Amino acid sequence: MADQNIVPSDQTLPNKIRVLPLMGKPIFPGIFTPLMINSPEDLKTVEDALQSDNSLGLVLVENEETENPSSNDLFSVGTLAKIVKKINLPDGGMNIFISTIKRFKIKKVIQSEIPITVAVEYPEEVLDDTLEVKALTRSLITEMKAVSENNPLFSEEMRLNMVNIDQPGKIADFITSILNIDREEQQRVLETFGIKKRMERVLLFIKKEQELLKIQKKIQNQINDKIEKSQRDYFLREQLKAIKQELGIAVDGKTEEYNRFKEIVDSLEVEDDIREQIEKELDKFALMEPNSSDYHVTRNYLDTIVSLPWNDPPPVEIDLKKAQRILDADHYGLEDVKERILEFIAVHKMKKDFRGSIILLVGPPGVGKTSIGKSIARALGRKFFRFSVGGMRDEAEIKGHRRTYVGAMPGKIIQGLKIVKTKDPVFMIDEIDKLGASFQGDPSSALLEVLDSEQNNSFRDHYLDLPFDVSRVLFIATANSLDTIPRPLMDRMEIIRLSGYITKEKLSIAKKYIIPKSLDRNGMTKDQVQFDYKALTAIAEGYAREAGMRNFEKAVDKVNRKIAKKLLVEEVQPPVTVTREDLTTYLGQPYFREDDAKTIIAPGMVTGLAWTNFGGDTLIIESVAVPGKEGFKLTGQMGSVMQESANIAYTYVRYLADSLGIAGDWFSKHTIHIHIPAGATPKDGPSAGITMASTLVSLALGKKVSKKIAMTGELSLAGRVLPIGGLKEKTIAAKRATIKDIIIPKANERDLDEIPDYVKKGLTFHPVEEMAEVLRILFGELKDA
Ligand SMILES: Nc1ncnc2c1ncn2[C@@H]1O[C@H](COP(=O)(O)OP(=O)(O)OP(=O)(O)O)[C@@H](O)[C@H]1O
Repeated sequence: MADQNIVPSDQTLPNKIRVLPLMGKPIFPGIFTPLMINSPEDLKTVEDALQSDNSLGLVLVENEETENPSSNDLFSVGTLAKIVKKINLPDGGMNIFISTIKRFKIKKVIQSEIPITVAVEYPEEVLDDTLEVKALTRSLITEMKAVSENNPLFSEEMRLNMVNIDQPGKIADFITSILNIDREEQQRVLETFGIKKRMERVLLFIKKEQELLKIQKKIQNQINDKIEKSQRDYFLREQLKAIKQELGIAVDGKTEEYNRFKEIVDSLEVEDDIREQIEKELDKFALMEPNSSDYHVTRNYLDTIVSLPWNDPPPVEIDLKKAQRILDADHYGLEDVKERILEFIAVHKMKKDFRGSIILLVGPPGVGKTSIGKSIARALGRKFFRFSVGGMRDEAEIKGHRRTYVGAMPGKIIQGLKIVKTKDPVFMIDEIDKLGASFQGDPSSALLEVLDSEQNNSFRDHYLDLPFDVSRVLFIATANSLDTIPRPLMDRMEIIRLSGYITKEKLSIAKKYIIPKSLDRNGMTKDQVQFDYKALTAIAEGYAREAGMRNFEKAVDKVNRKIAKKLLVEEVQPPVTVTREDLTTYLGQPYFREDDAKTIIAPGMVTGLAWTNFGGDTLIIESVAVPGKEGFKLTGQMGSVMQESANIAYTYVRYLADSLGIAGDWFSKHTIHIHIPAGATPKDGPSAGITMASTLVSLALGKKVSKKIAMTGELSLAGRVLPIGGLKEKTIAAKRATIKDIIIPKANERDLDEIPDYVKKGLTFHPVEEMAEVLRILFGELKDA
């Protein structure tokens, strides 16, 4: 408590005082405050002061972090304080109450040891422009009031205090001491003896504080808004839930999902044990936590179950006439194929279902297998789904993964049914001849299970783990060749062959189907682009000389793309007519040239007919004799069967050399080299037998064989000509290569009936039983062959 006696008047201000260094912030004059004294140095200083006149000089240490500050570490202005009361604390420290009186300036350090003693002076505080100071006082008070009203940290007492202070300088000091300002800034205020200047400085601080408060308030409001909104949403959602519950409408996501599943499951026409299992899963789902990992597994499983077409579809009446119309409209030619398909449909219309029937379409790429499949679906009014099993090595791709696997999925069959959403779609299984097998199981046995009519009414996918009836699905498989299709699979299928097209057919298909489709794909019409007949022929012969339509289609697409650009960029006036001469500009140089490969230039060159996965083809077998040791070698990637036929041909010709008019020692003096061009493609089979024998005779006799003759037939050691396969494909290839005469085994004569007349037109077939007949056709009457 301030004792009137100890508060000295101005006259008694000491010139020499003990300094108590302050670490935190400066203490301004006119304040009554407690101070904790702990350090031994400060204790000594205070004790010393109490021994004399109770005065202390409170001076701020320049650097807050200084330990044991000395006289050099102090600011030069401090505050004179009188100790009013002292309380000793049990821990050895003390609490003193001080009353601060006036700011002083250090003149000189008298003693730098503890207690630090300095000589001081008390500069006059100049109160210059009284009117301005009055105005400043007023605005200080109003501004500060505004600040304090917005800041709960300023107590009522502080506010009262401020109003009660009468001296302007003191108001500034008081405000500085309560505002949240840096210690250096506060010290600057303490060091400002000019009152007006001090007030201006403080006014600036208040303004800053106001800014700070404004921002603080804004942030506060934003946070409040957010909290309010989320709280509001929460309450509304809870209310909505309650209202829905009250009205019996679905509640949360899970219940909603559960209800949906339940409703569909209830409507399924399934057997009791299947229903029981599905309901078990549903019950499990109902008890699950939406956050648990199992929740999604079960949810996806149930979703698959309810998306599957369990119920039997209504029977569809098959209209054969309509089916025929659709097949005819979608495809040019292929009469035999369409006929077979219509027969197939007719039989099943009689039987009233398609159980146990699988069609296998075999043929080279691009002959229309896929589009026939789509057309069948259209003709039967069924959905179409296609997947490829080419390169498939894992059984799970057909039968699914068990649900215990992470990311388990049903197999292709169930996936397909989920997509088409009907139990009786047409499923096309592409590339069945390229099925693989691996340690992950054999997909072909899984396929067998799907296709087997004895067991596919309860097909069990691993993922589904329930029997599902797939017997109403009409399966159509496609393959390029039959060789690699597993026998048990093939036995279950009805094989329909598509053999490839001759140029004339290609042109019709192009005009009627390929070009309109391509124009449509490229956003043009037939009024803008026209292909002339010669151009189409040139595409077929120079750029797309294969059995199917793939390359033809690509070539037409390429031309159309270029024309689209021409119409837009070069602003050419439509219609653009594509002529034969334009083709090199659009497509580059042709891949095939008339006469380049197919020309017979020397004896020893004979045209044979081959049949590969890519359809039929013509092959010129060449042979050359070099003087040297007796024997022969073979090149051109021949398989073992073909090598054997070369051996038979050699032995045959050698054995009969004499009777063929070949000089007796010709074979012993020559090494013969037989080559089949397109050396990169592996070839095999016995059907080149008669061609190889012919090439040897042509070589030995030095007689050329006409390039218009081609042949196919297996040769036996005794000179018999044995039947071969793929006559239709080979004939089509011969026709494409403008061959005129074809030598075929007599036993294949009946296959000619299968070949359409327009293909056979212009071709002469020479059915033969003996090699001697072949040689007679090629070289006329030889000695006595
Ligand atoms: N006879 C045809 N009539 C009409 N268009 C045909 C005919 N043959 C083939 N095409 C057309 O040729 C293109 C290639 O046919 P598609 O894709 O059906 O061949 P694919 O035999 O299935 O070949 P891949 O074995 O390579 O799948 C398609 O645009 C198809 O419409």
